[in-house]
Amino acid sequence: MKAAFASIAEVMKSGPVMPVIVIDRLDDAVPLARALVAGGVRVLEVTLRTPVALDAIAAISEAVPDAIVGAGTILNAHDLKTAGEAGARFGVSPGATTDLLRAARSNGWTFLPGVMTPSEAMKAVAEGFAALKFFPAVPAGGVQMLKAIAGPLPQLRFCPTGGISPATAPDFLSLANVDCIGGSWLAPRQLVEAGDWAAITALAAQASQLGSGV
Ligand SMILES: O=C[C@H](O)COP(=O)(O)O
Ligand SMILES: CC(=O)C(=O)O
Repeated sequence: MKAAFASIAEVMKSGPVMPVIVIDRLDDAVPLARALVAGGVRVLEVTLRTPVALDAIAAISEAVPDAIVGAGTILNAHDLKTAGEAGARFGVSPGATTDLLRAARSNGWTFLPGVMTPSEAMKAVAEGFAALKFFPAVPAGGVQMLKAIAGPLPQLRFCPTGGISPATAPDFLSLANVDCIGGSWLAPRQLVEAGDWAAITALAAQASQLGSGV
């Protein structure tokens, strides 16, 4: 197992957009990762939603040393274990159970748990997690919800994900409690299927400039 990435704060500050990646064909994993890294996006969330996801994480870890590859769609302690064995350096979940939070903590994971409500956020804080994914961000209230949460819970840091586009990304990135956002638009299935790595590099390059005022 590779060492976990230093901290979730460091993962979240590595770039404005964390791509949420679904890999259907193992052969796409390495060229896709290289295309994203070439565009300046180093932190990659490979979701455990397809049969090849773990092998994809292993292949990227091995062949693309500049990528910081993590596993998304972690649902339980078993997912954490297999993702770690594949080489994932951090984990992301769409929601959180107490068992999952405790497993992540007791195994020293660099982990970004998903929450959608203040109560879920308070439970995550009680288990030692103050950096959280806000998922699904737009259906759950988007920018207005994040602003409202900042009142009573100003210590929380968020990576909103779900329903964000390049057009709405700056609104999220300008919030004081947001360190990065997540999105699948950097690795659209259609471009991956077509092997259009240049187009993916261009999307990554645009995304890596978001929030910089360029
Ligand atoms: O499952 C969805 C991912 O979290 C990303 O959402 P998105 O496709 O709206 O960017
Ligand atoms: C929602 C998300 O990013 C995940 O599946 O972990």
